[in-house]
Amino acid sequence: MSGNSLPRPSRPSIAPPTGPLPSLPVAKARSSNVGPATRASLLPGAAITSRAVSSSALPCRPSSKHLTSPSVPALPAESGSAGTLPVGKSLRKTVSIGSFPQPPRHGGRSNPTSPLSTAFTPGGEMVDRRVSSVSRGSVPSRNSSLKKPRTSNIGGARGLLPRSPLSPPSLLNGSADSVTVETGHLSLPSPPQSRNSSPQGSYATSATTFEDVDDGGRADGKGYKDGKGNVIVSVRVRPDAGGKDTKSEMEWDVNNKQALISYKGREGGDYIYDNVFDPQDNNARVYDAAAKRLVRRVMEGYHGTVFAYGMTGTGKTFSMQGTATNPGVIPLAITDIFSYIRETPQREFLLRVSYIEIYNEKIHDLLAGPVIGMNGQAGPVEEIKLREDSKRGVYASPLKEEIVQSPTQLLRVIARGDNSRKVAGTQFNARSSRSHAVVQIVVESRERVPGPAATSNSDKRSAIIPGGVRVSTLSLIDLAGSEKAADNKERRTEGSHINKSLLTLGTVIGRLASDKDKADKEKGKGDKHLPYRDSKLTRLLQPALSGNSLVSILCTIQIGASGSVAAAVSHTGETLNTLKFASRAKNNIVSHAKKADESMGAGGDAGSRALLDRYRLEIEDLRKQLAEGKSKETKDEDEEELKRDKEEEKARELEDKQRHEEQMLEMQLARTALKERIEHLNRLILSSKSLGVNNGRSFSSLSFQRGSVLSNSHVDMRPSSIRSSASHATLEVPGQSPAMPQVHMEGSEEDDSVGDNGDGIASQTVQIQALQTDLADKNRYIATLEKRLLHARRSSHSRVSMSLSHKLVGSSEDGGMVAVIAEKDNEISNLRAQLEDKERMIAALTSARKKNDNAHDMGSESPGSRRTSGYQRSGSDGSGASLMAKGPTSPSLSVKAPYLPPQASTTNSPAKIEEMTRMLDEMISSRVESRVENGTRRSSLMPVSEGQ
Ligand SMILES: Nc1ncnc2c1ncn2[C@@H]1O[C@H](COP(=O)(O)OP(=O)(O)OP(=O)(O)O)[C@@H](O)[C@H]1O
Repeated sequence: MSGNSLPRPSRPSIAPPTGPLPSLPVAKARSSNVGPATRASLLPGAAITSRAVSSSALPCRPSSKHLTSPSVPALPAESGSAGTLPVGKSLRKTVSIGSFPQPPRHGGRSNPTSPLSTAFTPGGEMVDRRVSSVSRGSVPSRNSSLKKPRTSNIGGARGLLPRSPLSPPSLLNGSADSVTVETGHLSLPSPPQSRNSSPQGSYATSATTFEDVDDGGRADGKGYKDGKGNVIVSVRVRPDAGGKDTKSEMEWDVNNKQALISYKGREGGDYIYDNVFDPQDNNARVYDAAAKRLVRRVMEGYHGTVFAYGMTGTGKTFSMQGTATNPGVIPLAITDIFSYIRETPQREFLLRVSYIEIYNEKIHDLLAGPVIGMNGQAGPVEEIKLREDSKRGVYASPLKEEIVQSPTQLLRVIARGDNSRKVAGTQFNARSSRSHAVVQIVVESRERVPGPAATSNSDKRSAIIPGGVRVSTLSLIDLAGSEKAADNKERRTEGSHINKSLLTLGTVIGRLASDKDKADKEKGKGDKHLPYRDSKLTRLLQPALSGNSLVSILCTIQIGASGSVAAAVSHTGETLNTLKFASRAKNNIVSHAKKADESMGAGGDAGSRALLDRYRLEIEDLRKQLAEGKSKETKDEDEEELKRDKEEEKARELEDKQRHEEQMLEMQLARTALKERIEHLNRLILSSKSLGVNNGRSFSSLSFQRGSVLSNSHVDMRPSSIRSSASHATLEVPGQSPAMPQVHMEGSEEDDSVGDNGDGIASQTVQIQALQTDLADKNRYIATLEKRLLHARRSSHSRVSMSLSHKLVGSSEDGGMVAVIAEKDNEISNLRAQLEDKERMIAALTSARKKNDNAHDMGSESPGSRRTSGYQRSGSDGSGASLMAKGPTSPSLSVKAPYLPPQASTTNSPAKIEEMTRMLDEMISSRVESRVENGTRRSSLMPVSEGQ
């Protein structure tokens, strides 16, 4: 039969789930007796589309029994279910997470009917698997045709070791640390809880049942040594592709009960392994026997590697991935992983997954996706290299790892990787894997020990005291199949790479036998003899092959080959090769896998740290930052508030101070003004009294006598008239300071001012001094007033200008302020004017005194002068006399001259009197003029003075 006529079950693409999440293998046949159709229907549906079912070439796969063409492969496991599917439709159902294996029920109760024990047929019919298994039991045993195992040397003594009923302690068969329940017969249905990975449930079915095999395996005395039990080698026989091949059937015996395969042809012999699966065994059965225990051990902290090896088209991918109705090792392992997590509340887990392929000796990251360059085109992909370090062993880098939290998520990630895997049609397989694919699931776990704070319900997570993190790895590898040279060049290239790497793998495994010889190791001939580095595959498998990992090898073969004899012969040769490989693996690989240490992640570099630890540290760090941030925020807020308060208080204080100062200033000003006023009035009163100023006689007499300008000027009279209402004294000398008149006033009260000697000179001096003092006072007062006014103006101006921008100009308050300022201005001008008056008065008085002194000097020589003096003293009031005596040069005196007694007046020369009168006139007129000028302004203050 030509290659073209070979049956080519087409491989549908395994599209990533787009719609509902892929269903997971929640149910598993309790027994391998479950009919293919029934078993296929155990899964409610999955996104992983069956290659066969959705094959476009075989839209509806008929049952093998109904095959009309021998060229169409009969796949009993699939035919039943597939046959019921409508054309072009794939089976897809969604299953919720609740349908995943539930924790086991304890208490010795019989296992209830769980979701696992029921399943749906493609038609939606529910099937009780336990019933199915019973019915399966009625299926005629396929072993009926099997012959008794023979002892043979084929494959080497070790390769033919029959199993011992006393299987060695093994982590994978459960005998090392758990009770093994003897199932007695392979065809017995698994207990209902076999899908359950709980400690109680798992030992019942997951272990390979070494016990039912005789102990012939130990005949050579080498059998399963320590650690050998950690390696499981199984052989799976795929269903015949071309229907019945009687010749092949005659040559081969497959005894799954005894895990024995016998070949009766040339190079014939018996091959015994840990498990042998016949064509009727489904994937669940394969998983249970070959991988379940290993997966559980991985969850407990061991490294585990499962890989499928075999000729192309023999069912490696079918076994590893499975179909929607017959999920393979990978989806079943995922189910078990999450079941284990659910059943182990005392630990917390973190799972990350990577998916690579080795294609033509290059490693590709199947999860990385295409790299888009700057121009939008696919950019160069960074080459992935294999690295090695003491902690992690051999690993690929850089690699995309995805953290997964649910089985569906994990399945989706893997489906995505499957989609990117290189697949092509070959002579033997329509969808042949052209690469070795490695799914790696890293399991990190940590004990959850409730801490002291665990009692509070608030933050249970943070109340957990973290223990050390344990990291283990589960590698699930679907190798490319060995193949004959293809016609197509590309396939040939691929094939040569595949074959070369598989050959290296075979070589390494073959040499492991010598490697395990301790003596060799001591001689330093250990690892260096093993050509791990000859291929990427062996390099990647190095940790597993060198004993650090639990290993399960599933070898797939195809016994019958319909078609040409050449094809059948070719198959047989390849099958024998595979069987030999399996035997060597079983005998040579020694695993001393140990549970990974729980390491605290504090040490080491960040990269090598377990992700759980890195996350824990990050969480702690973030928590700290959060707490710090919070306290800092609160502190900042407090500080800011305090600062604000302080600033506000300061501003308030400043404002208060300013207001207080202003008030004080105003009060001071008012007080000073009042004082001044009082002083002024006091002085006025005193002066009037002491100088005997009398009621304007001098003024009027002066006016009458001198024909003063005052009498001719109404203007001049104005201020006088105003002031006259207040005081006579001021009327007498308009515009003059109240202190002025006393100088020239004659009258009865002059005693006070005539001086100690009563001669009038002292009085004048005193007056001058008083005036000077007064002047100094006034100056000081003016300076003070000016200063304060300036200050008040400034502060009020700023306030006024501020308020002016908001308030209407001319508001009552502002008006009041302006009025006050104007008033103050007036007062200052008034005071200035008074000052000037006084200065002039002083000048006049000084000159008058001088003249008086002169006159006195002259008069003292004549007796008249004494008389005058005496007269003055004896006068009725005395004041006038004293004044006269003080000096006729004084303007005041000259004013009063006409009223002096005749004797006295005669004592002064008319010229002098004349002169004095003239001086006085001048002064008065200038005074009056200045008064007239300032009259208006000063008058504003008059009412106040008058009022007072
Ligand atoms: N045990 C089985 N029961 C039913 N069908 C099977 C079985 N094993 C393999 N097949 C079918 O045989 C065909 C080839 O199988 P598969 O692709 O798994 O082979 P393979 O070993 O992976 O080949 P390759 O190395 O070329 O990738 C598929 O259509 C698959 O459905």
